[in-house]
Amino acid sequence: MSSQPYTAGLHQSSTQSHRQAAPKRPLPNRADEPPKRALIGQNGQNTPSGGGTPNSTGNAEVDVKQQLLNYQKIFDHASYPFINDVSAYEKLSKIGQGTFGEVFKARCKTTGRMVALKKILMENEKEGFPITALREVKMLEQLKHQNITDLIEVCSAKTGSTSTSKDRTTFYLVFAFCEHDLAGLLSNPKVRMSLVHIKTMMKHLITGLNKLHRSKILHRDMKAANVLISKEGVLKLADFGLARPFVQRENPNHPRPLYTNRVVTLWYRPPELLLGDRAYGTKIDVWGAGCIMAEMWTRQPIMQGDTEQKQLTLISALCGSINPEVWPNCVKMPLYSAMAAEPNSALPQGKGRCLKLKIRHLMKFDSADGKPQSDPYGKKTNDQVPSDDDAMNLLENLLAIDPDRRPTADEAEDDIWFYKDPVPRANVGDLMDTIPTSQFEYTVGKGAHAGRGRHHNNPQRPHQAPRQSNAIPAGQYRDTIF
Ligand SMILES: Nc1ncnc2c1ncn2[C@@H]1O[C@H](COP(=O)(O)OP(=O)(O)OP(=O)(O)O)[C@@H](O)[C@H]1O
Repeated sequence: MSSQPYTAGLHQSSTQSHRQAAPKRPLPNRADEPPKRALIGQNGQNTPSGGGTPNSTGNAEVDVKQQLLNYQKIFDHASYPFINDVSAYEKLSKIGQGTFGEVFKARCKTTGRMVALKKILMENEKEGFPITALREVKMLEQLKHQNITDLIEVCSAKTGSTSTSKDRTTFYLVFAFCEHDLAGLLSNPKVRMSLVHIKTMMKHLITGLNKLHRSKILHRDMKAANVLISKEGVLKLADFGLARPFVQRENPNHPRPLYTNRVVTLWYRPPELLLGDRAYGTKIDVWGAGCIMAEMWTRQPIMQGDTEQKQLTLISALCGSINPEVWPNCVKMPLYSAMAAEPNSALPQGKGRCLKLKIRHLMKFDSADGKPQSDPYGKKTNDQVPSDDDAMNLLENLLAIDPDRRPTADEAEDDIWFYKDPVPRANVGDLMDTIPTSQFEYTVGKGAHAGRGRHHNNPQRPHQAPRQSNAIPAGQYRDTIF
């Protein structure tokens, strides 16, 4: 692979500035307003106590708690005239159990439109609307794009009083319903994809990612399970629960802001995160896009490690040894030196890059006719490596060990592969027509996304209780995402 930064394709770098809207002025901290936490995100403050400035009386902690309780009362009894009641939708079935709460398939009672209702888990109810959900809403509002999940509105519902619980407001995010998710589609042997399907879906994926990055947002949980496909065959990036805005440094000499490093589902996690980088950027999502691209052929995640060390070993086995020769800045990674020095290092040396060859081995074949299930080239036999050099070049670049050598989403969107025959289509509607039922119905119970890289080292969802099976073992590194 080239030692130069990525330059392939018909790239015309976008220098357009896509600034985020200026943050709104924080609302004054008045007693007749909902808790500051519920309004948070407007000033970037997020203290564990939910905001509020300690006074000089020495009872600061008590004051803050009392203030929060007062706010909570207002919050609970407030009416929300500008948001619909969830009763506007008829719940049809439960289709998912996200980390943040349940997801239902529902129908709008007036328009008949199908939607996904994602219930916001009010874990720390006293602290108001969860900051993470609020952040997700704010980002999705900015991200109106055909390749990004469409947030229609936020709805509320009052949960009834019982002897044990008070009247509470529950919130739902209402999304346009998508019939399928890519992980479910790929795991269904009946779904046979041609090269143009793969190329079209990759084009959509990268276009959505480019929109995200131009909007100065990192996704941080790229994986096939977070890629939805509408029944019209349009792919949508979904699950912004771990996403966050990032700051582009104007001056390269300024220190890069540090983010939490426990993001991205393990199987899709790039080497820089595994080596402890906290000053990462958009290229972490580009690595995820590369893993997803390979999966289009292999029909299963390509590197299924169960620990961070194992994941690094698998990356080395597929993409070659991790060292300063292929990635000069790897020595700056917080964990590199210690890991490289270990006797049975997770960074084995002397491994060549054999991505192309291994992808061939990982390709699934139908026992009946010996053709790959995805049948991307129509006439392949088990002995043939993918003959599409352009596809393989893009894949090689997306999965470059050195993040600086990975293309940006903007560059990848303009890659030469997308201009060669068969060119991507507007959608993969014809593929969707071959699938009789919704993928969610097909996988319901098993969970369309169950078990795909989430068993261990689940990315951290701050301020939320991870599901039992995904819990981060006590004592492991934790920090907070801002
Ligand atoms: N627009 C949609 N259309 C159909 N189903 C959806 C939609 N959005 C979400 N879902 C379903 O709900 C599940 C959970 O949603 P989402 O991934 O956004 O929540 P999460 O709490 O972040 O979940 P996870 O823990 O799986 O990452 C998805 O895996 C999917 O099955």
